[in-house]
Amino acid sequence: MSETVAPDLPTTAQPVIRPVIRVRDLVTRFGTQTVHDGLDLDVQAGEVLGVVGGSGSGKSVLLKEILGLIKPAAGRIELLGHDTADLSRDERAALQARTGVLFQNGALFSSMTVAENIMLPLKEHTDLPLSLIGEVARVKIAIAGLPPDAGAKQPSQLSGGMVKRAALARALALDPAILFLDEPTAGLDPIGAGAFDTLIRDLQRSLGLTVFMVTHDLDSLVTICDRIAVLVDKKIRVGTLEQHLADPHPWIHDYFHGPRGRAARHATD
Ligand SMILES: Nc1ncnc2c1ncn2[C@@H]1O[C@H](COP(=O)(O)OP(=O)(O)OP(=O)(O)O)[C@@H](O)[C@H]1O
Repeated sequence: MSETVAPDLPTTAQPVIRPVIRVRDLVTRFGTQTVHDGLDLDVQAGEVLGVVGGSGSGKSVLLKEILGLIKPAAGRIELLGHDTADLSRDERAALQARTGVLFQNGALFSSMTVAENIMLPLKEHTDLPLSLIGEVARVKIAIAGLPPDAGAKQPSQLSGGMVKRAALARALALDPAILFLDEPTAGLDPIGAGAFDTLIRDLQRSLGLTVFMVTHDLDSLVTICDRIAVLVDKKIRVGTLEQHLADPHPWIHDYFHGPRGRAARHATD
């Protein structure tokens, strides 16, 4: 029996794929200073988005607003389909558990061991028995590329690169859907930064993460980002590296065509 396709039959509606982060008409003000003015952004599930812009252009503030840590003056931010302005305490906590954050300085608790730092979000957000929480921490330490004995150490006993990995392990503790990184390779030497980039890319692929990464590191942008969001003129322009290379906006042109931009592109040729 041959199968026929009936083009006149009503077709099942295509599922609408909503972005995991959706920002509309965002306005951010501190006193008389306007940082964002009518900013729009969509981040799709499973992509690595690099966020760049001049110093003070509002990259970190945008990240904090998406996480609900700073309230914008106007506009709408949806995170994983939820309007972040409109959440109960429980909904906010549930959403928090689906996002992992790696702040610039690592932000580990210095009085706790690495393992205790990683166990903290698991204790706060799950009812897992302590033995299992310890086991999860051990797994996260391993996937962040740290040796098993790192778990028993205090953050002060680790190198800068290891602190970043420990903070990454903590950010991944609850198996988040979205990983937010604020300048993850800042302060690392080029080899350490390259290794960290590779780790992020590998984890993103194997865990199916969406990654929102604020960075100044052109190598990271070129090697691991699917798209790049540039904060200019209080708004965002999103595109691929090729699209930004063709953008005549002066800041974007200077950034991607400057010596560091050229070096980063050639390094990956
Ligand atoms: N809590 C705050 N109160 C007042 N002003 C703030 C606050 N947080 C940030 N700002 C201001 O908002 C602007 C954007 O800050 P933000 O930290 O987002 O910049 P950035 O793009 O991340 O810069 P950099 O690349 O230098 O880290 C800056 O002018 C900063 O001084």
